[in-house]
Amino acid sequence: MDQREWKIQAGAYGDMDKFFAFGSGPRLCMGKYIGVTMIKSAVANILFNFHVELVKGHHVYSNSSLILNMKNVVGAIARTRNLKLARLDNFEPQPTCARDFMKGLSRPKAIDLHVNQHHGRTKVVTYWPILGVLPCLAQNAHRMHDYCVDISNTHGLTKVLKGPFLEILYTCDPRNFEYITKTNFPNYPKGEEYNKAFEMLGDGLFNSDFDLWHGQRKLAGKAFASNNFSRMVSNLSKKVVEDELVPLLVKLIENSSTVDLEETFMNYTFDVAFFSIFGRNPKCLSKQSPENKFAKAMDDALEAIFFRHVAPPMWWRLCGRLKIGVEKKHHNAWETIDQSMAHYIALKKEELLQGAGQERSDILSTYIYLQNEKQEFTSGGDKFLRDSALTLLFAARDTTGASLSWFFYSVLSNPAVESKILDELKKVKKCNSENDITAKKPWIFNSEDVKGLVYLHAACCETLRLYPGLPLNRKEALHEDVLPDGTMVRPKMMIIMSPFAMARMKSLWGNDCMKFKPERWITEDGQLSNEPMDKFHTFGAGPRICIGKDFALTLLKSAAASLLFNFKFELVKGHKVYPKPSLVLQMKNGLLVQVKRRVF
Ligand code: HEM
Repeated sequence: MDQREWKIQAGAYGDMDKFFAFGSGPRLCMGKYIGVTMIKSAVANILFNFHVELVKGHHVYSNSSLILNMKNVVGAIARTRNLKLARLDNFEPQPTCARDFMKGLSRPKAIDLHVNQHHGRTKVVTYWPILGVLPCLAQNAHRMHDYCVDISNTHGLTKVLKGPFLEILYTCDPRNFEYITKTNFPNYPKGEEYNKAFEMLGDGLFNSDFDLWHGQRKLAGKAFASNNFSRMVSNLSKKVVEDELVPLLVKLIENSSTVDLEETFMNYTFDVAFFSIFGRNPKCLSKQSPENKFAKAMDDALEAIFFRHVAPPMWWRLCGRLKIGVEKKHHNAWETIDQSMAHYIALKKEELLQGAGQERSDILSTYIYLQNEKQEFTSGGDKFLRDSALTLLFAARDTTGASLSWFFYSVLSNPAVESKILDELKKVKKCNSENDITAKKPWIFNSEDVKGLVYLHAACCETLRLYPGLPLNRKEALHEDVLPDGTMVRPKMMIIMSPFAMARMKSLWGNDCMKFKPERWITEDGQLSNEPMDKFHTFGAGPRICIGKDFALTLLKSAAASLLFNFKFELVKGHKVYPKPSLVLQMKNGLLVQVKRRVF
């Protein structure tokens, strides 16, 4: 703004001679142009993007201060919280946001204003004296994943959160995700704190970094790449569905009872994962065994590990030393898991000595073979075997079980999707008449049956997009760096990326991002589309991309097809489904459904 323009502007207030807001004479405020420009830009951007209403009953008067602050506000964030912000209907936000401008950011950012649908309330980051962001994190720990969405909606796609001895860089900017997981991968290991929180997994693939990770990844690649292994996964998923899952539901129909599908699916994925790793079926599913101490210990351990991610390290270490709270659970869980692992490893070695299981299709046998061959990174005796096997069990069971539960929740809430899946399944089994369908029940779908099913595959991908099994991806910065969105990264900074929040970004997935819409994965000529894959972050990306994603999809599709075809599920009315505060996106109260035999 030049002098002339300034005079014209000032004229709006009346005669300049009577206007002393900036002082006058030789000490006239030097920043008046800047001040007015900042005010104008902020006002213009806010008024254009938001509808702002004063909160009724909130009294605004001046503070007794040298600066004319308002009495009932504390800092900038609280000031915005005293206003009611609402989106104008059918109005797309402009790319330049007032907040960014005021921060002096040169790069405009599009802020996604999708309002959280789970709880309908928006909380933002607030800072407390000394404690910084900690109280805010503690207050929102029970709704961590929704909170990530709120942060993105309120503060932009990237935000640095500070507390005592704590600096977290939270981001759901896809450019940053790509950069951290691929472009500058060596600068972003999981980090020391992560490794300590997951100490139970020892030096296993999930929890290792640098050369050790590289070696472990190669070994796991060998175990997963063998034909024997993929054949075994296909056979096992079919066997467990046919012999345990379907008969269990048939029994439930007879008793016309309500079932928690999430618990059932956790048992299903435990059985298949355990079977593929140790070569024996624990049959948790058919027993619906409340006595599955191993699985219970895994649940307790995961709860404690979540606590370790949200509590300050000093605090959880102290609890660990005193063996109190969830740390006590962790301690007890570890004893159970360690003893069970030792037992199963000893059994497997004995079996191999006696010549059984020579074809080495299960993962533990492959690892024992690689160890006997003295391959690199296999030293450490039984500890190496324990860390490797336990890592896979942890990585496979809960993520896949939870995803299967969200699949059923999404499909049952969208009857049109359910009938399209059924139409596709009918074609596989060549069912033309109703007699065909009712005569031969139960129908079992194996991995070959479901391989070419485009719509079922799309529905699985859509579930995994909206409900990523691992909703947070954590890394730690090694060296100073600058992310593609201009954010400075300091060494040792904790980086949290949220695929859960990314799935809820209109700028990435369109205005209907919250809609469960398998069609977004299908091209106009009915083929699977590659395009959404580029922005799909559920399995991670780059060199550390999930090694079990095909395994997971086989498990999901075999169970989903056989169950949907044979049974009709109804969500129990009034049963609220929402995520549990956990590292894995499980459901807080399970998934209660009523099961009937399907009649077409
Ligand atoms: C729907 C189910 C699953 C989801 C959503 C999922 C997701 C993920 C994600 C996000 C990562 C981390 C990537 C990163 O650090 O950047 C990961 C890593 C991993 N996943 Fe999965 N996963 C699933 C199923 C499985 C299964 C069935 C297995 C094993 C059989 C498995 C084994 C692993 C392993 C070993 C890693 C560590 C890879 C590494 O650090 O190099 N996952 N998974």
